[in-house]
Amino acid sequence: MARERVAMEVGSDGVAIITISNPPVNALATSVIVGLKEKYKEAMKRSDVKAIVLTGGGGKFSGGFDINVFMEVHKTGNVSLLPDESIDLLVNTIEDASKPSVAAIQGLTLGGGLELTMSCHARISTPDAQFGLPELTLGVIPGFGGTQRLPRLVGLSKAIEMMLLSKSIRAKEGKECGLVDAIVSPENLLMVARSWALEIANGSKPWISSLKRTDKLASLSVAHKILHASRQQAKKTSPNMPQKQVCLDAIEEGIVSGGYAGLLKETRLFNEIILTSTARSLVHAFFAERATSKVANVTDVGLKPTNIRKVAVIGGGLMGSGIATTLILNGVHVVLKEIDSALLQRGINSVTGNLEGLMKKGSLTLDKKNKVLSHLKGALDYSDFKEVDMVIEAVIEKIPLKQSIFNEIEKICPQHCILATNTSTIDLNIIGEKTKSQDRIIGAHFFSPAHIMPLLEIVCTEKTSPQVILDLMTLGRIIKKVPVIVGNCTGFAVNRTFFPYGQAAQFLLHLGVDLYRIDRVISTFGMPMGPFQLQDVAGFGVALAVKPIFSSAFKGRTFESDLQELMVQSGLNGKANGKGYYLYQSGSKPKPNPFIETLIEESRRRTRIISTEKPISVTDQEIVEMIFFPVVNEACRVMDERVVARASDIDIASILGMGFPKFRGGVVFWADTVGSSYIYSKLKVWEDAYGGFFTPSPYLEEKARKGLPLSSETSSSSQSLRARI
Ligand SMILES: C[C@H](O)CC(=O)SCCNC(=O)CCNC(=O)[C@H](O)C(C)(C)COP(=O)(O)OP(=O)(O)OC[C@H]1O[C@@H](n2cnc3c(N)ncnc32)[C@H](O)[C@@H]1OP(=O)(O)O
Repeated sequence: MARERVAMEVGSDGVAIITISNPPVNALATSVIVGLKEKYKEAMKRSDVKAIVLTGGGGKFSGGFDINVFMEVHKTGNVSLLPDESIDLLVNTIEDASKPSVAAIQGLTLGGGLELTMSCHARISTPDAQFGLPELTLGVIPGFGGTQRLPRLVGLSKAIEMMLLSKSIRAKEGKECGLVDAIVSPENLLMVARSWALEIANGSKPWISSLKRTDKLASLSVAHKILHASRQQAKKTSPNMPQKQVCLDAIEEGIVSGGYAGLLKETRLFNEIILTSTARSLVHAFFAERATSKVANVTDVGLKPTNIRKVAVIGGGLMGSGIATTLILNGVHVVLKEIDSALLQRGINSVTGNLEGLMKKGSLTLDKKNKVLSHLKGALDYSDFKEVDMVIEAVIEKIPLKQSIFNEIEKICPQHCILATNTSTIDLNIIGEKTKSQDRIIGAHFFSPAHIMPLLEIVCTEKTSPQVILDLMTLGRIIKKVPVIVGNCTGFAVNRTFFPYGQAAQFLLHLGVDLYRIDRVISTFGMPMGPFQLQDVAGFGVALAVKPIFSSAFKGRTFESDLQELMVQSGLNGKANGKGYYLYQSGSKPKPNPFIETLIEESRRRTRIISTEKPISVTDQEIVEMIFFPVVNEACRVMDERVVARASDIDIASILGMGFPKFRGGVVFWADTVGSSYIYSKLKVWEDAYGGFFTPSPYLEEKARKGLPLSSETSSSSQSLRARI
C-alpha cells in the first residue's frame, strides 16, 4: 500500500523523483509517510542518486496531513496515533540528509504538505500553486514544523498572518515573500526542479536548511512586540479559538530558544491541542460539510448533472435580488421578474448595490462588476421564461400567490425546467398542489443575505426527481454554496430546528429576564448576535407571516406573544427603520431602545405565563440552556422524522445558516457534549413549570433513557432520507 502511494523514479541525471500519489488531495496518510521514509532511505543508499525532487501526483502537491487520523484520535483519545514525524521525517530524513531535496509544486500545497516542502532545500512552483497552513481552522496548530520554518522563510509578520488567519497565498506572492524560489510553467516544472537539485548538490546553488535560517527573523525585541500585538488581536477577535494563542506560543519558543527547541514545543502543544473540544468540534464540522455531498439514491446512482445556464428569479426583493446577485457573480445568466417597472428597478438597484458592497470590500473589481451585471436581464412578463433551465420563486410567504405562480410557470417554462421556490417555511406539496409537475418542484432555500451566506437548503418532496436534486446540488456548488438536502415539512430542517430559538428568547423575556442580558449571554456563547438583535436585523415581516404557519404545524409547542405586533403598530420595524429592540444609527453601535420596555410590559400582561409579577431568576448558563435545549429538542424531531439523512447535516446547516458557533461543532454535536440525559431532565423540569413548549420529544426521551448520544443511529432511523420522502 505504502509503495503504491509513494513512487520513486531515478533518472540518468542522478535525480530521484519521489511522487506522492494519494487521490483526491494527496493527503499525508500514515502509509504515505511510511512510503516517503522508505523511498528516502533507498535514495540515500543508492550511489546513482545525487539529489531528490519531491512532488505530488494529479496536479497537486498535497492537501496536508490525513485529517481522518484526527478523527481517530478524537474517538479513542489516543494521541500516539499521530505520527511523531516532525523531527524524524522532516529534519532527519529530508532537511539534514546528505543529498539535497527540491520540492516541485503545483496546485494545492496545504498544511503538512506545505511543511514538507519547507523542509526541502528549495521550492519550485507553477503559477497556479496555492500555499497555506490552514491547521487553525481545524482547531490545531501546524505540527510538521510550520510554526518554525514559515517565519524563517517569509518573516514573522507574514507567517503569523498566514497561520492565524489561515490565509493561503498564490505562487506569485510566495515568490515575493521568499517561500518560493522560482515559478515555472507546468511543462518545465520537473525539468527546472531536477537541475536546481543537481546544482545544489554540486555547490552552484546554496544548500539552505530553513530551520537554521535567522536572516528573516526580526530582532528579539521587535519579535516580542509583534507577538504581543498578535496575541492581543487574537484575544479580542477570537476569544473562542485557543489554538491562536497556542500557535503563537510555539512560534515564540522557536524565536527565543531556536528552531529545534521550537519543533519540540510545537509537537508537545500539538498533542495537547488536538484533544480540546475546539479541535473535536472543528474536525467534526470539516467532515460534516463534506458528508453533505453524498446523498443516497441521488449521487450514487450514476446520474450526470445537467448544465444550468439560465435561471429566472421571480421577485426582486431582499431574497430575490440576493439570489440573482449570487447567480450572476458565478456566471449564470438571470432573468429577474417583477410585477411593475418601479419594483423591477428597485430589484436591479439592489443587485447593483450588492455588487458595489463587494467592490467596497475589495472582492470585486469594476470591470468584473460590469461584466457580471451584463448577465442580468429584467422582465415584467414571462416571455423570457421559455428558455430558462430553472425558475426560483422568491416572493412573499403567501400560499395562494405562490400557488398561482407555480401554476403559471408550469405552463410557460420548458419541460426540463426546474421549478424551485425559495420559501423558508411553506410545505412544498401545498405550493405545488395545483401543478402536474411535482417531480420538478424543489425548494432552494437561501439564507439572507443570499449572496453572502454559504448555505443552500435544498428541499425535496417524495416526488422530486433525483435528477432535479442533483442539478440543484450542482448549481449550488457552482455558486459556491454548501447544499444540504432535506425533506419537506413546515420550516424544513433549518427554520424548523431554529423556530424555538427566537421563541425561547421571547419566553425568557416574558418570564422577566432582561432582553439585553439575553443577547449578551447568547453572543458570548458564540452566536454572531443575540436573538433579539437578530429579529431586528431580519425585520418582523417574515416572522409575522410565518407565525401562524408554525403555530398550526406545531400545535402545543409554540410560544405566542403579541410583542412583535405591538412593536410594528408602534412604528418599530427593526433595523430597517432604525428602531426595534435597539436603536440603530449609521456609524455607531446599536443602543438599547428605552421605548421598548412599555411594550414588553404590555405583552407580558397579555401573555401571563407567570402568575406572579416577579421576574424569574436565572443564571447565564440557564439562559443558554433554556434557549438552546428547545432547539435541540426540535432537532431531535427533525432527525426522528428523517427530514435530514444524518445528524451532521443539522450541524453544518446550523453553522452555515444560523451562525451556530463552529467551534461548538453544530447543534447536535454540541448537545452530545452536554449529554442527552441532562438535556432531557432540564426540559422535564421546565415542562412541569411552563408547559408544552419544553416537552421533550420521544426521540430525546429514548436517547436519554438509553444513555445514548443524540447523533447515534437508531434502528428506525437507519433508512436514507430519500427512502422516506
Ligand atoms: C501536521 C499538519 O500540520 C497537520 C495538517 O496538515 S492538518 C490538514 C491541513 N489541511 C487542511 O486543512 C486542508 C483540508 N482540506 C481542504 O481544505 C479541502 O478539502 C481542499 C482545499 C484540500 C480540497 O477542496 P475540494 O477540492 O473542494 O475537495 P473536498 O470535497 O473538500 O475534498 C475532497 C476529499 O478529500 C478529503 N480531504 C481533503 N483534505 C484532506 C486531508 N487533509 N486529509 C484527509 N482527507 C482530506 C475530503 O474529506 C474529501 O473526501 P470525500 O470525497 O471522501 O468527502
